[in-house]
Amino acid sequence: MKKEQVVNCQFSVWYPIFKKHTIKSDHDTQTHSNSDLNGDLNAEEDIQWSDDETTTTVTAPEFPEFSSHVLEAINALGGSVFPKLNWSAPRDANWIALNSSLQCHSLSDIFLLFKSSDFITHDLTQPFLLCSDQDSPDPAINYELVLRKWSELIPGGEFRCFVKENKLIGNKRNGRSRVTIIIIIIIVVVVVVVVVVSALCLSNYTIQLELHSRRLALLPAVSQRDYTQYYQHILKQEEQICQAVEAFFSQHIQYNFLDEDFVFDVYRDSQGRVWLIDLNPFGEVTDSLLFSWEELTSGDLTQQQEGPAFRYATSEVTVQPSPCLSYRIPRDFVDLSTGEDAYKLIDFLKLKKSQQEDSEEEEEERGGDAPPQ
Ligand SMILES: Nc1ncnc2c1ncn2[C@@H]1O[C@H](COP(=O)(O)OP(=O)(O)OP(=O)(O)O)[C@@H](O)[C@H]1O
Ligand SMILES: [Mg+2]
Repeated sequence: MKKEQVVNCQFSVWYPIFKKHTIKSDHDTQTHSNSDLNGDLNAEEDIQWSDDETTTTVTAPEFPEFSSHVLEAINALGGSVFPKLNWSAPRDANWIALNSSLQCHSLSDIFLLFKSSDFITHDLTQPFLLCSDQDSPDPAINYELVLRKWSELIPGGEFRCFVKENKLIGNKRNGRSRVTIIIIIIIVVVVVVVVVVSALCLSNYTIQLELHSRRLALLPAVSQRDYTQYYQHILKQEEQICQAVEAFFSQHIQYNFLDEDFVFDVYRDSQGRVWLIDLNPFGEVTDSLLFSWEELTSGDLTQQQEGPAFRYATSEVTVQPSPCLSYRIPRDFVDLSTGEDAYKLIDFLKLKKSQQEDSEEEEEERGGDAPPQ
């Protein structure tokens, strides 16, 4: 994944291209660039140090123009919105909101979510994390507040689709799309001509045909988005879902985006209509859900002739806790429980040991002072 691919997945880049097929939104790019934000954070002149060394008076910054612009946008979008930054929504912070949801009615609702979200911090501080071209300079980013009309989306209707070289990865159903049919016809015509021309070319043709058929035998990589739950309707409507998603892809998305490798999220509503929800970079910063990035990039899926490349939970047994739950407790607890940070674990054990030694000492002292029985 290159930095440019990340840049192309910003909301303000893809939204104008796919406006007709996604939820109505407003995005304000008049906000600060990364360097402005850092400048603001370092602006010590805003802090008025009082004589008393222990108290500091900080004047809260005000943005009257920005606030009224946001309020206007919220009203224009029907009074309640779903907020995002250039790439991420504060999904990890919904528990802090009064309504435990990302549904916002005012600027302070948005500020609360943004300030509490690690995902938003990621957008601000590490947008190019895991990019392969780390040596190249970071492209300039204009931060934007995105407000999307609030829509009651049923999580079971959401799917994530992985596109490599402008194909749904390993999309065997792609063989049915118009473009692929044309390609097949062209290949067949070329092959016939080659066969007729010479035996030498015939051997080349065999090699060519093998390559083509491999590419056409790709299987689709589409995953249920809310993979922690089992939805019976997905099992029942597997075929319709696949057809609807693939038709949407070939009619509206394929070849229309700036990159040929990307991940897009869709929502299939109760009438069977498919809507675009988001575009994400094709790389590890994007959650691969029921696939692994190794599978998605290794070509294993493309070689496979059988097997479900449309993946979804098939029974209650696979139900898991929501991955966002871990953001509700302090980071240290999570690191300790998963054992991911060995140093934290060592510090924790040392702390425990010293606490134990302290209490043993106290007990000894108390024992010494105790009146003889
Ligand atoms: N306009 C909306 N109204 C209500 N809920 C929404 C709206 N847009 C998205 N959602 C919900 O929020 C979830 C996250 O939205 P979105 O994909 O835009 O966030 P994201 O930060 O890009 O997520 P990811 O990190 O997985 O790419 C969606 O799966 C959907 O359930
Ligand atoms: Mg996204």
